[in-house]
Amino acid sequence: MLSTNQNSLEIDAYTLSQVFEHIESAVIVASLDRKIVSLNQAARLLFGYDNQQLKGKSTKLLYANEADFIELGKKRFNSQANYNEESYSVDYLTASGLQLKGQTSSGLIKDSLGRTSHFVVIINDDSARLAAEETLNRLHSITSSRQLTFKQRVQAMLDLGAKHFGLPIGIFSKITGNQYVIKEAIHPENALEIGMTFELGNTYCSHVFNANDVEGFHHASQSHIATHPCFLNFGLEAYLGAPIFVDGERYGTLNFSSPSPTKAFIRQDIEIVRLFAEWVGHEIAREHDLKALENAHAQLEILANTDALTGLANRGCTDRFLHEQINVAHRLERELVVAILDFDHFKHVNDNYGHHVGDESLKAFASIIKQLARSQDLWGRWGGEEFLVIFPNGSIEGATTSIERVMTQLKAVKLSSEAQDLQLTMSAGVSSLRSDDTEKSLLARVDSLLYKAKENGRDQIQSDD
Ligand SMILES: Nc1nc2c(ncn2[C@@H]2O[C@H](COP(=O)(O)OP(=O)(O)OP(=O)(O)O)[C@@H](O)[C@H]2O)c(=O)[nH]1
Repeated sequence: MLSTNQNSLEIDAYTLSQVFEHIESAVIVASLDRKIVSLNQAARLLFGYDNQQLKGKSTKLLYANEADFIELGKKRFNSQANYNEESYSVDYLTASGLQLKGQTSSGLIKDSLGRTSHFVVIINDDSARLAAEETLNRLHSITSSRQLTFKQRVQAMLDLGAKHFGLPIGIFSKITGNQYVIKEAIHPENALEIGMTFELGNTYCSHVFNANDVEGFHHASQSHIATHPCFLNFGLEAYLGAPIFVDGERYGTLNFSSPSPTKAFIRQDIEIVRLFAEWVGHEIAREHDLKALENAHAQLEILANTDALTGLANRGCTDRFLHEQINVAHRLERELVVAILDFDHFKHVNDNYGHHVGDESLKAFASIIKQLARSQDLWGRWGGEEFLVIFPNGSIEGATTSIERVMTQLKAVKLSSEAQDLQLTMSAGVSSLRSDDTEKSLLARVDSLLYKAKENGRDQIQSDD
């Protein structure tokens, strides 16, 4: 029971402070004229003062903004105040000049006669929660940004973590066997480079890897790891790291460190670094999936455009290219030359030597094309033993030279033993696009030139020049 006797007020204040001493929240007891009577242990820790430094001083000292002190005086710290209100957030100032946000509840202490003797204020430091909230918001905007590449997102995340934990060195590492390789890093003096490799045992990350979980040291030289090679070699006092898993497999670590000791890590720090590492793991898995998908797409595209037997462009692909090039040539008034090449007496090849020799001949032709064709020209399989060639910006003369070269090489091809005596020849029709040509009229002209070459005895090129 509290006495209202002025003489015993000091003793009562002492008793009060004893009551609150071991409460987890910071508790400050003040007199009715808002002078500090006592601070419990948590309040002393939070504000960095001891009881003697503050005893009898105005509570104004603890506010970051004098206006808050005045406002709260009107609203709460007077005899008419309504104390049914919920807790409120106040910016406080510590002995070292740091500001902190405190979730605050306040009330009156009354004596046995119902007379108010003191104010009591209970403060919970909200800074860590608010900082964590802000970091998580920023992490969300980094990870969901479509403008940033994976590399840029990791960099932004390392910056964010370094700021949040107060540890200026941030590393995303890959660990293979006993090798620790830097994949991305931030360092105040840019002392770390991508690709730098360390022995895993010489890094604090070996602890993360052994534990398969987050590990942190806030003051290495004062702890059981004071003789750790990472401290001896690099002088890192503080470290917080989490393992990165990709599709359930251990991949590496995400870690932050500093040559200066830091305050002990709290549960939120552990959870945040774990979340960062989880995100990196997901992103790596996604990158892997995307790469695999891109490769599959590229493979599919090749398959969709390639003739299986010869490996040359197939009919669909050749057709599309022809269509495009006719449009370009008409629009830009450019030259376009088109040819059709056809094996001579191919039925005879098949009938006399077998279908497999026919196939071998088609492949031999394709391999000559792959060696001789210019990259801008397209040689595609148009039908069975018929090939369409498109020479963008070409001339009849140039096209004829190219075709002659192929025909000459084809004649020299030595087929398998049963067809050793066989000499392969082709006939070709070549024409250039005219201003009034459609795809159909151009192809019809080329076809009739090919027919003419066949009629004239084969093994020759007919052009309309
Ligand atoms: N081995 C093989 N033969 C094919 C393939 N595609 C088409 N042919 C054959 O090519 C032959 C074409 O015969 P034709 O159109 O009569 O022409 P040709 O015998 O070459 O006579 P000309 O063109 O007049 O010189 C047919 O026997 C087809 O079966 C193929 O992929 N492989």
